[in-house]
Amino acid sequence: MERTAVAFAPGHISGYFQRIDGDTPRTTGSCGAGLVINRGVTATVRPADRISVVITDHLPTGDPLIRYGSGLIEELLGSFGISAAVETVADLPIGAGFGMSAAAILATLTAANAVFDLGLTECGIAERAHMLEVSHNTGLGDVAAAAGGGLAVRTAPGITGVATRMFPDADLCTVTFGSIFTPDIISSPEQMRKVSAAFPDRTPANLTEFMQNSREFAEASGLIPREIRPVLAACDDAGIPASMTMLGCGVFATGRDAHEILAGFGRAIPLKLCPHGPTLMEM
Ligand SMILES: Nc1ncnc2c1ncn2[C@@H]1O[C@H](COP(=O)(O)OP(=O)(O)OP(=O)(O)O)[C@@H](O)[C@H]1O
Ligand SMILES: CC(C)(CO)[C@@H](O)C(=O)[O-]
Repeated sequence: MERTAVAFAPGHISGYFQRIDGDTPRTTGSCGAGLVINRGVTATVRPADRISVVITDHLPTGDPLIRYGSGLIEELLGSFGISAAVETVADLPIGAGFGMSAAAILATLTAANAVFDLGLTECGIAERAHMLEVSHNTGLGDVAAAAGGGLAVRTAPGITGVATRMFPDADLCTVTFGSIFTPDIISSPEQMRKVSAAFPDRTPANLTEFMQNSREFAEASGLIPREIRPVLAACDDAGIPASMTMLGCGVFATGRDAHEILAGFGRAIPLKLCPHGPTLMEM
């Protein structure tokens, strides 16, 4: 019987980051911290005569959008010499700071590993995903964070750079107005100089300190789009910890009252921390 596998990988909202260039994509990445979230990418992989990728993306309104083809996924499969039909569903808008590219690679390779008996460990899957992200400039630290769960604090680049993971039972929420083209930002020396100068010198001991670090970083980095200023101001007025989804035109916030405030600006999406990394799903 033809084998099919389905895997889920969580998304990641980066609160703050600093690019760290190593000698190779394996040793290049970022320090920083972010939230591994319970919405991500589900990938279905089955053997096929030729590689195909069909993506169900979602607009900020929540409306589905079908996309065909993914250079990242096609290169991933080609690097293993495998031919598969891949269908992915991104729970959140692609390109909007939710780590959908990292989740797509992790979910697809986790499923492909099962279908084609690639013999990869979880660490091996994460390492290949990280190197692909970095080489395509679609991310720096998302794979390292999403390979596990929780509030992930990264103190070194690469998939071994996560120093701590915290798992508070927190109510999270986000609203997004759309994408920011990540490659333009993280491949710009000028932007990365500003990002490095804004990087906080405190390692967060809890969610509150993470949110404070994130907002101070966002303000100092110059990355905040004017479209989200009213949202941040409303959260500030309501005493709701909030910051910019890095790198997307959106806001993430914490606390029971966050949803009501964000819903005043668009489709507010409730989130929780995801307690795990990529997982194979029962068929
Ligand atoms: N669900 C998916 N299925 C297949 N490919 C995807 C998926 N999501 C993203 N990608 C690939 O990643 C690329 C977009 O990467 P990008 O980094 O802009 O998105 P993101 O990871 O959602 O945003 P961010 O890095 O700011 O969090 C797409 O061009 C596509 O090749
Ligand atoms: C660069 C980045 C913000 C893109 O999502 C993320 O990969 C990170 O935190 O390194």
